[in-house]
Amino acid sequence: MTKLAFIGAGNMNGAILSGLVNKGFNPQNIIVANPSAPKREALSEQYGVLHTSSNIEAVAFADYVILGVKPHLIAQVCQEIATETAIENKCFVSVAAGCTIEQIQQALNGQYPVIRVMPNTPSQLGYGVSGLYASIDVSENQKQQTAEFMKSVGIIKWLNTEAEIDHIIAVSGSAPAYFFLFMEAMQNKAIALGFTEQESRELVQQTALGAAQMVINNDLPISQLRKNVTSKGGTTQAALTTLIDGGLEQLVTNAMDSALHRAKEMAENSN
Ligand SMILES: NC(=O)C1=CN([C@@H]2O[C@H](COP(=O)(O)OP(=O)(O)OC[C@H]3O[C@@H](n4cnc5c(N)ncnc54)[C@H](O)[C@@H]3O)[C@@H](O)[C@H]2O)C=CC1
Ligand SMILES: O=C(O)[C@@H]1CCC=N1
Repeated sequence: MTKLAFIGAGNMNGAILSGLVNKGFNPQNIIVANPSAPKREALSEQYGVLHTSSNIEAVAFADYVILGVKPHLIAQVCQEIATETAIENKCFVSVAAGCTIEQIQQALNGQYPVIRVMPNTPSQLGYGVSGLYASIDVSENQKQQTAEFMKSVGIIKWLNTEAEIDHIIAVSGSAPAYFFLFMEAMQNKAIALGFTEQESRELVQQTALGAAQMVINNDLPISQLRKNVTSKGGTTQAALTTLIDGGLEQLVTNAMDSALHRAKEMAENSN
């Protein structure tokens, strides 16, 4: 049975790990490594996975090593792994933004198989989106297996170039936060209108869920769904005019460009 080592027990690795276990992956074939205990212990208690403070122990256990530490720590972690344990036959899966395959292989000190995956946190619930790009050193079997892991927590898209990983960051990796910010702003206004915090949350979350479900269940363009809510001279038109005149569309484009730019900058700074 394939074994997985999650290096880092943070938000993203935690989301993938929990998504996998929720979908029936045997937790006894998963180990999570984190220097401090609370997060890995919580994952172990909740999902039944093994845990350790030692990256080396975790890597020795597994066929696939999911690198889920902050980007600036990836090189250090890879160097530690490569110098302290045998890593032949292991496949490395990095979820880090702004950290290239070349940089990871350099830190591992060899052309080991590396797959970059850019997931997002809704993976935890099986609603993730992941972009995948594999180095030429990755076998067909390793590609297939990694695709299977990520498919079990959401939809996947194989990318033709590594540069497209940055596009995925802008479109889906960072994007749950865009929607959360929009929902926070709506919740705050609902509170200002007199609803309780909980009422405001329920009103906003149900509306967001309903809107997303309408997009999913319709062949209509999203713009048509918007038009269907917008009565001429009505309340929605008044609200949308305020958003459009305020530059929302350009702002969204600029925000996605900023994510892209930052991903490139992070890769350059990692050299
Ligand atoms: N949070 C997100 O929505 C997404 C994050 N990512 C990527 O995932 C990676 C992790 O991000 P988050 O989970 O948000 O960060 P996080 O801070 O929640 O998790 C990182 C974890 O790594 C642990 N850690 C620190 N040093 C370590 C070491 N030497 N060995 C093992 N573990 C160590 C930390 O204690 C922490 O639990 C980043 O590279 C990020 O670019 C990618 C897509 C989405
Ligand atoms: O904010 C970040 O850098 C990471 C990558 C995508 C989502 N979180």
